[in-house]
Amino acid sequence: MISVQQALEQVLGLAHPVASELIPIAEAVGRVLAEPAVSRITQPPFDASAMDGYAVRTADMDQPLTVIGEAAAGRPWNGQAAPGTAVRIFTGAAVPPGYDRVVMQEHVVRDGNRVRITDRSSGANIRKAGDDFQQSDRFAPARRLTASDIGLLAAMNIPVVAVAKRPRVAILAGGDELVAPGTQPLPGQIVSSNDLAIAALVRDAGADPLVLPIARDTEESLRAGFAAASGADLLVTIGGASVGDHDLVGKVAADLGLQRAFYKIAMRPGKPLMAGRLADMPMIGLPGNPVSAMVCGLLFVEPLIAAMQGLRPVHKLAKARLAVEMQAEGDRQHYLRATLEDGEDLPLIRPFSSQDSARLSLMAQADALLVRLPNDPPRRAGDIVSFLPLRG
Ligand SMILES: Nc1nc2c(c(=O)[nH]1)N[C@H]1C(S)=C(S)[C@@H](COP(=O)(O)OP(=O)(O)OC[C@H]3O[C@@H](n4cnc5c(N)ncnc54)[C@H](O)[C@@H]3O)O[C@H]1N2
Ligand code: MOO
Ligand SMILES: [Mg+2]
Repeated sequence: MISVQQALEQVLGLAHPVASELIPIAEAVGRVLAEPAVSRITQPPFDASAMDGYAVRTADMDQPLTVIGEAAAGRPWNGQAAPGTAVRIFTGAAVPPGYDRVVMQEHVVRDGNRVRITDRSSGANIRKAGDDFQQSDRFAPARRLTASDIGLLAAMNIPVVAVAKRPRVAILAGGDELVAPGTQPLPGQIVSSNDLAIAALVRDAGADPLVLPIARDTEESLRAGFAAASGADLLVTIGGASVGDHDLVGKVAADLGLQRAFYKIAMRPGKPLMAGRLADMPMIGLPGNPVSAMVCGLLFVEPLIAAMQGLRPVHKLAKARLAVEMQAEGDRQHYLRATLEDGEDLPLIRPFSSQDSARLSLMAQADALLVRLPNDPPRRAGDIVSFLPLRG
């Protein structure tokens, strides 16, 4: 069995980049720039006041000053600076040439059109032209665009950006026991949850899910499902990945020409994960246990979607202190569902006492996946461990 890290590298190796498209920045949050954005303007475009107060000359600060004009945001003052004068100014206004400081209004006493400075302690309070960014500056974050990024693109006067297209991800869940949510299950049946959970994960990752009808546990039904996925950028199957007589995903994929990258990894949950390429289309076969499917979705499907959009994703781990003691690990890397609490220096992490890979309610309650390496020795409460956060 290969390691989680080797499996991630192989999965990322399946990615080929999707095409790009032009979209308005109002729709671009969560998308990945396909080419650097180039600022059309300099920001601030002029020396701007950072305070409401008076524009003055530093040389004049010891004497009473005569207020000779007013500058507000969007309403510049076009007069001339002169010794012994000040200009009433507001935050965001252009500082008239000749003045080199803005004194905030709390630091002056005003009497008619005269002001006297009572406190010289604050700085110049001027934002220099170009302090933030310059025309032609390039912006190319190697991640999905955030709300701040959208603000920056707007400030750069870039209304439309080239982004990677949303990958189209076909999702094929299979199982004779499965019925759609909203259906009354008959004896022996259960409601299918994995397909919708993985569709939500896919959408969250910046791709468009195509949820195919649930396949039956027959080769014929699975083949029809695989055929319906053709044209997608990625196929994710769920279930039927193990070794039982009715676990047929691997066989059908092989018959259809899957170039398999791997099957089975040293991971818990998620051992029967498979990945490969069907003609040009990457395929990931997730195990059917609902928690296994989610954990493998987070660890492999999400990064693959990021890679298809041109990113180089990694599993971003954080540190916490164990709230409880733990036994030695087996030979698979273990991702334990856990909650986080405030701690003194680091957060405290508390794994659930049940780690059954069928218990979706615990997966939904978990704040984090506590990561333990294969053959990790016993751990004591207070030991520092790694975790993968589950929520932003
Ligand atoms: N002899 C062995 N048996 C199993 C092994 C093994 O190594 N040797 N591995 C176990 C592990 S680990 C996992 S994980 C599962 C993987 O099973 P499959 O991928 O074959 O999945 P299924 O058998 O189809 O289903 C497993 C379980 O999950 C439920 N399920 C499936 N699909 C859905 C869905 N869309 N929504 C909700 N629940 C779903 C299904 O009803 C089963 O209960 O294999 C172990 N066995
Ligand atoms: O890997 Mo299975 O995913 O342990 O339940
Ligand atoms: Mg099975």
